[in-house]
Amino acid sequence: MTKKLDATVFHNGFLNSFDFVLTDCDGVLWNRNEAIPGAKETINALQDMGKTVIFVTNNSSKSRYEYHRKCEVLGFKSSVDRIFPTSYCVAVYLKSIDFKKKVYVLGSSGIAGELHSAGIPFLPVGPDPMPETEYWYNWVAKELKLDSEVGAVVVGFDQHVSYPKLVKTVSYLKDPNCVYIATNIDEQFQTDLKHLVIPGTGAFIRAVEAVSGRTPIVLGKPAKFLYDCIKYQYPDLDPSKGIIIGDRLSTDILLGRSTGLRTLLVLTGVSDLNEVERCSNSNCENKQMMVPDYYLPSLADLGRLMGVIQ
Ligand SMILES: O=C(O)[C@H](O)[C@H](O)COP(=O)(O)O
Ligand SMILES: [Mg+2]
Repeated sequence: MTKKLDATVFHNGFLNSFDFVLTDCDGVLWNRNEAIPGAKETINALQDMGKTVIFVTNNSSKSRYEYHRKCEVLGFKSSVDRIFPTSYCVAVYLKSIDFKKKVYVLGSSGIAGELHSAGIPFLPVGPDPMPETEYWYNWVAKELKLDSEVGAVVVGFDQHVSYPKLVKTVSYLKDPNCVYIATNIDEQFQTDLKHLVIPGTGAFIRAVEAVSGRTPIVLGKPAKFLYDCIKYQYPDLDPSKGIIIGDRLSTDILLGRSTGLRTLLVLTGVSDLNEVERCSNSNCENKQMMVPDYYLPSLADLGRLMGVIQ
């Protein structure tokens, strides 16, 4: 059963019960480029008291270095080796399978940056629009060339998704030996634009699957690969002394529960207490695994309990 992390729980040894924190980013630390009030004071205070704080995000739009810069700009103490975006996981995965060919990316520059850092060749990333004047068949038949050296397709969030890109993605995946990786399967982005629904990477994965019949190797939360990347770099981490702080039951909390971490849900992002109640009342085991140990309205409330925010 979820408990509010109140003063009684907090003063009953909460801070001493963990040595490290996996903190989610979108919806916990910031929303787009605005820090969530109180988040940086809390995260920095946890680090000042000796907790290992590791930043995890399903968002593949930036490389580790770019996220480190974002942390600096927004005032979060961090270091590159403590930041695990799914863009970085792509490079780690391809290295782990001794991948030697070229990558086609339906995704953004964050993935390209990490592939470049890892020395893995990839086709240019960026807009690839269908010319307005051409009938699609004529253009595809004449202009669309596949690169025979491509041996892997990576799908992440891509704000320039286009018909040519989808044709290339599913055409490369015709080869059953072509490795198919997804950074994450989050169907939509959470934004303050409540009148709009913003498709996320999961929308592209479903479209690709409908055509190619291929299901990807998913690296982001709730899949364990992102956690395995952290454990590989920090082998001494004991999950019984760790906590994950997240805003999404289906990714952050599910990963925490499946890896033995304690789980704290904050209500500044995707999930709310109604969703927690639905999961608590569900007979589905997977839904039960999305029920957090604790919840707070925001990370600032943890900072207030710690006495670092008034
Ligand atoms: O599709 C995405 O990029 C994700 O939905 C989104 O950005 C979540 O990021 P996280 O909450 O894991 O930081
Ligand atoms: Mg989030």
